[in-house]
Amino acid sequence: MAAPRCSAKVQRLSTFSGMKAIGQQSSMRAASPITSSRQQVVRAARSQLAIEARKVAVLGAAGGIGQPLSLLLKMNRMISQLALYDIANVAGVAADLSHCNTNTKVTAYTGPEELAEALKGADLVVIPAGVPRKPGMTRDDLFNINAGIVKGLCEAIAVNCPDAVINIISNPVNSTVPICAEVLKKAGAYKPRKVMGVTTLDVVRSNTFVAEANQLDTKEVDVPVIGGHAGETILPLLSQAKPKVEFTAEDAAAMTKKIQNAGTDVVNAKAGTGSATLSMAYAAARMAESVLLGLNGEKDIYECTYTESDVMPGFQYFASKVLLGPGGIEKFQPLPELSEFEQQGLVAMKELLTANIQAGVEFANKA
Ligand SMILES: NC(=O)c1ccc[n+]([C@@H]2O[C@H](COP(=O)([O-])OP(=O)(O)OC[C@H]3O[C@@H](n4cnc5c(N)ncnc54)[C@H](O)[C@@H]3O)[C@@H](O)[C@H]2O)c1
Ligand SMILES: O=C(O)C[C@H](O)C(=O)O
Repeated sequence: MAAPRCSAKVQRLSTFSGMKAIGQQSSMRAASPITSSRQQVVRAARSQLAIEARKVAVLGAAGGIGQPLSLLLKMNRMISQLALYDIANVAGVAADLSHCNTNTKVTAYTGPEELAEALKGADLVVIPAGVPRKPGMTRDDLFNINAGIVKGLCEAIAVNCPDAVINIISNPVNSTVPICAEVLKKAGAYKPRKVMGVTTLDVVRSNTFVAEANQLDTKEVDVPVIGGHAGETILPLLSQAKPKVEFTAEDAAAMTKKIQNAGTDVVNAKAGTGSATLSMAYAAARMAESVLLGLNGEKDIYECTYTESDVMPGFQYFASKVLLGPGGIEKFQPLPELSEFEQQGLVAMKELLTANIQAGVEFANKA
């Protein structure tokens, strides 16, 4: 007879516990040079029975990112309600997802008239709504459509869940995060430490590439990414990788280019059908988990995020490593000492990042 699937030993945890049964150890991880304190924290948090009930809203839930992201969030035991909102096709996604036997309740909302209900009571709002790139386009080419979408959604957030943490995925992130912040400011609802950009690069991509290039036996590498999320505004700090990895100057330049172009490589490989969806969903689910752990009071939860910041004088919005906690961002880590190559990268990004920020601020504030 098959073993009952719900026995304590086979009880499934959420996405980033490595899909292991409670208490099981990964011998690979135990032997790895990095003992990920984050993994330990996550596992500890999961094993507690008293997990605070949290509502998470996904805006753009029926899209290429929205669907796999919603599936990953449905597997997160910290989420009691998952509110899926889209302008189309969301009822089917919610019906499908609701058949997965986890305790997270899935609800569906379609069209502007149902947006308020989707948002009310949300602790975290994740926004992947908007159009993706096609080959030959820059992220800035999406501004004309996506700026208006993000603005409208954030106006509704200001009214219906002004205390929620907001994770913005919609491109161009360098401008959509300032748009969100400025819209909330205008509405008198801005919580500076709760508006965060989320990107594939910051959370997963750079780690994977650096691990592969150095043939590490783990992908749990920590490579902080600072600056922004387009072209040369993306600056991976290879000098800060943990575990430490050595790059020649030539290899560091090549790896930096590879990381900066990674989104474009996916867009080209998808040949007109969209941009990264699965790795982005994974990155956003991990970020959501980190945010919720922080809200629930877990210690030592760090992520890189693009947000309003004074970490780097001269840039009002900037990506860097932050400590998450009950108030959203609890603390900004000061920038570490950069290599000469990285210092040049900071200078090189100035013009583009400044223009992207300005475009977002102006768009949000025009009548
Ligand atoms: N931050 C990152 O690292 C990163 C990574 C990948 C993609 N993206 C961006 O994420 C966005 C979404 O990508 P995708 O592949 O999921 O696109 P998609 O076209 O597959 O899905 C977008 C979804 O948004 C919905 N939508 C459009 N307008 C809306 C509105 N006003 N309210 C609610 N929903 C609305 C659409 O109906 C659709 O279901 C794009 O802008 C893309 O560039 C960002
Ligand atoms: O490249 C894109 O357009 C999507 C996203 O920003 C990414 O980095 O994958």
